[in-house]
Amino acid sequence: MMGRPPNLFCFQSIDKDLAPNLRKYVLEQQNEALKRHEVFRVAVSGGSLPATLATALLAPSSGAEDDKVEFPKWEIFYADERCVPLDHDDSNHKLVKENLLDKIPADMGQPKVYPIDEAHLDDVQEMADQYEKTLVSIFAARDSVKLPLFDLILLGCGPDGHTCSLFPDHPLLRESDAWVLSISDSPKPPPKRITLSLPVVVHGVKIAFVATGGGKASVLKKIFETEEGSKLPCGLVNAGGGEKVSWFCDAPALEGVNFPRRGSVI
Ligand SMILES: O=C(O)[C@H](O)[C@@H](O)[C@H](O)[C@H](O)COP(=O)(O)O
Repeated sequence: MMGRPPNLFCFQSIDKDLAPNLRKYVLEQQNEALKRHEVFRVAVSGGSLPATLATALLAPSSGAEDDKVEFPKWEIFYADERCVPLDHDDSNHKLVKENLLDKIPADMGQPKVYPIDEAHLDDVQEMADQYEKTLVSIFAARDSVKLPLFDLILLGCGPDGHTCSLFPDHPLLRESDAWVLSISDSPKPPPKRITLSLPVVVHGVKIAFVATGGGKASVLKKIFETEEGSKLPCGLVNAGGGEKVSWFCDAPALEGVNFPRRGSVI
């Protein structure tokens, strides 16, 4: 692994300590981003992440200045999305909407959200191109940038070591030019999806994984302890992102994993 290794956090329970630590971490990134450019640009995945994120962000504030979720200054993008209508049960946007957006109290205001354009549902490559155009119009508005710089990218880890819709051994892992890629043969259903490319993910200012439950233990052992695991998509993010990467895991997910843990964020 090049540079400093990723930060691995192990918590006993999602509600009692993982979510409060995730909140602290996300708000640190929010506050830094707002100092830099008055907006907080976050990319989120699907799976179990939106529910854990909602537990973290919808908890009552301590009242401290640095513990305020400034939703109106957030811009939310999708790290990956399934090519289905936005109200379909497979949609990551629907998941984020139901778990988080719909539950934000009115007085906190809403983030600006960038879902996929349903007009391109029958052409997955066009869907990816259009999502990339949206990113170009936002991130390259003033300067021409080679890659979009998300302030934070929030990811999950599949039991096979996939992240976003970047799957092990898939040719998309070698894609180095496009920001947004299309996939029509995703091993995890549904098959048609779009995803940020690996270079965009590792370019993020900060990158965080949330991986919980005993079903993750064997892949996490592989990712953190073996050469083979370092080539899985999650391992490639660790290698490319180094110390910018943090893993928020619970004890069952890290059962038997020998890798130095960091103390809590709080
Ligand atoms: O849309 C998707 O399928 C996801 O973005 C995917 O990359 C997910 O994050 C992982 O499969 C982990 O999912 P769990 O958190 O549910 O294990």
